[in-house]
Amino acid sequence: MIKVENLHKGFNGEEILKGITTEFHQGKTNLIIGQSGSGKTVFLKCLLGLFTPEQGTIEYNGDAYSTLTQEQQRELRKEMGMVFQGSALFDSMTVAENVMFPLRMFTNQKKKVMMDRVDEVLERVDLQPAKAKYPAEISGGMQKRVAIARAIVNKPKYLFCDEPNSGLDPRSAIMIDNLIQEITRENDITTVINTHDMNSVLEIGENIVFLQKGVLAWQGNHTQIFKTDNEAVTDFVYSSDLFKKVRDAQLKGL
Ligand SMILES: Nc1ncnc2c1ncn2[C@@H]1O[C@H](COP(=O)(O)OP(=O)(O)OP(=O)(O)O)[C@@H](O)[C@H]1O
Repeated sequence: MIKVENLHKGFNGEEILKGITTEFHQGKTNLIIGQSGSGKTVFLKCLLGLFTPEQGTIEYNGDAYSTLTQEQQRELRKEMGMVFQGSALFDSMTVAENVMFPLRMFTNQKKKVMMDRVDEVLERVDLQPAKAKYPAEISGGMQKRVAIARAIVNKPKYLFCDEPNSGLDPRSAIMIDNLIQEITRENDITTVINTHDMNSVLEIGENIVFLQKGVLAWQGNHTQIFKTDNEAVTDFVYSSDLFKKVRDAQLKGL
């Protein structure tokens, strides 16, 4: 679980995150949504320890980041997996080499142990047959699955995903969502996903944090989001045709 208390972060005198207090649950897909520029990426980077907040605390399973020694912070970072927007694979490495990268960087395991673990996660994301291919030789959806395999190869307790669906067709996007949710549940990971995708909100929105201009304006799940009369949320979600259709169907009792 990640607990955030009164988080403030700004740049050059401009406050971007204005006192966010929230919790992200273990074994659940936690989503951060909001208009472009509302501070989602800045928030995610604070959670990753890439930005230092001016005020407030972030606790990871009870440990406040700011109270940890540098060594403990390094250890905590090893427990974090990240799926970057656009996958961010190394073009000159094969699928297997990409997935092995965090093990080579962060562990002293023997080659055979690392290869076995790579095989295990490639099996999990259904990519064994592509292990010797290069990123340019596989589809965008497969590249995302490589990125997920790489993010989980070191058995993280926390998984952060920045727009994991961007650039995918709707069918592949749903497959990626489902894969992230399954892996989150199987391994009891605290997963935080930054997304614009309303389909993801519907499918895997177990705990949704809605940011508006750096303020947490609403929090709930994918059922509650249809029932809220919070104007900021309704303005945002009903600009999506998908949400309008689901709401209309609900009103008609379909
Ligand atoms: N390193 C930085 N230095 C200065 N300002 C920054 C920095 N990073 C982000 N910002 C500012 O913080 C604000 C929020 O940006 P952020 O990228 O978090 O928005 P977002 O909600 O993720 O938007 P989008 O959905 O378009 O990705 C923007 O005004 C942005 O210019």
